Amino acid sequence: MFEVGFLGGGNMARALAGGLAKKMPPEKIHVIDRHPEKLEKLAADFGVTVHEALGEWVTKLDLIVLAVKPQGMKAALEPVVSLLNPKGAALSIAAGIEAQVLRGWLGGYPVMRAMPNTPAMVGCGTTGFWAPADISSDAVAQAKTVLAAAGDVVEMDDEAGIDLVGAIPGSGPAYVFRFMEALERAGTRRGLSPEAAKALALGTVYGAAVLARESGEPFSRLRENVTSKGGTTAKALEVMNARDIDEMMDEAVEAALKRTAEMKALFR
Ligand SMILES: NC(=O)C1=CN([C@@H]2O[C@H](COP(=O)(O)OP(=O)(O)OC[C@H]3O[C@@H](n4cnc5c(N)ncnc54)[C@H](OP(=O)(O)O)[C@@H]3O)[C@@H](O)[C@H]2O)C=CC1
Ligand SMILES: O=C(O)[C@@H]1CCC=N1
Repeated sequence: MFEVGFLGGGNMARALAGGLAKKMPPEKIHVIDRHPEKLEKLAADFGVTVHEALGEWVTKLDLIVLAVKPQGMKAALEPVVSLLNPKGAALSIAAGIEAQVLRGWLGGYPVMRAMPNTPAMVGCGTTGFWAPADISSDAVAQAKTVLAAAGDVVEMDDEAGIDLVGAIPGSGPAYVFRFMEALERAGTRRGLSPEAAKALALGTVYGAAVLARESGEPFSRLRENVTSKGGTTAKALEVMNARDIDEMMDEAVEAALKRTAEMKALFR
């Protein structure tokens, strides 16, 4: 079994390490972070090995997962370079930093990229994964094991696919939560208690998602199943269509992609 280390022990590392700890011996999962309280919780919850400082343990890692925020990545990698296992590889989950740039910061070390999302925290992640052609098959298999422990993994043909995954399932949970907030507000405005409004909004999205997954039907068919001719749903959908919800989502995804391009240019 391989040894994997997470550089950064924040939200996403916690999600991935927590899922992985159910699939492999947790002591083979290492996490470093500068917040001892996060490390203590990771060790207590999952039994993973935690570190407050870099050291010889890094030299034994087969896979190092780069899980710090993009703006702190370069500084975080500098002290790591001299400790890297020459037989290993890196997997970056950072948005907006290209593999080639990371490879340069890591002194030529092989780098794969992935874009997970926060539902990974409950094992329901949707993650995009891409590996350059010169990565070993062992490294690819290890990276996929790490990612699959937190949900579905979709392999991308090229690195640009990772940007699209970032703008759809990566940021997407925030789009859905924003929709839920709006639905909740529509309830409280009409006199529902906050608890009832929250329960109704949550139940709507949860039930719709489970129905969509289990039925496998096209979303359009599922929408039609709800929409009785001359009924209430049709009137509500008229409002959403008049505001051009397709155009709104398209612009939202485009804005996320534009920001990704700006970030990439910043780090190049
Ligand atoms: N959140 C999301 O939905 C998604 C995030 N991502 C990507 O995942 C990465 C991590 O995101 P997330 O988990 O949300 O971030 P967090 O800020 O929650 O986690 C990063 C952790 O690493 C610590 N850290 C930073 N630099 C160092 C260092 N040099 N040594 C030790 N610890 C360090 C941070 O401390 P401090 O806070 O003090 O900096 C923090 O505790 C990002 O690159 C992001 O782009 C990808 C997909 C989805
Ligand atoms: O907002 C961000 O930049 C990160 C990447 C995808 C989700 N969160």
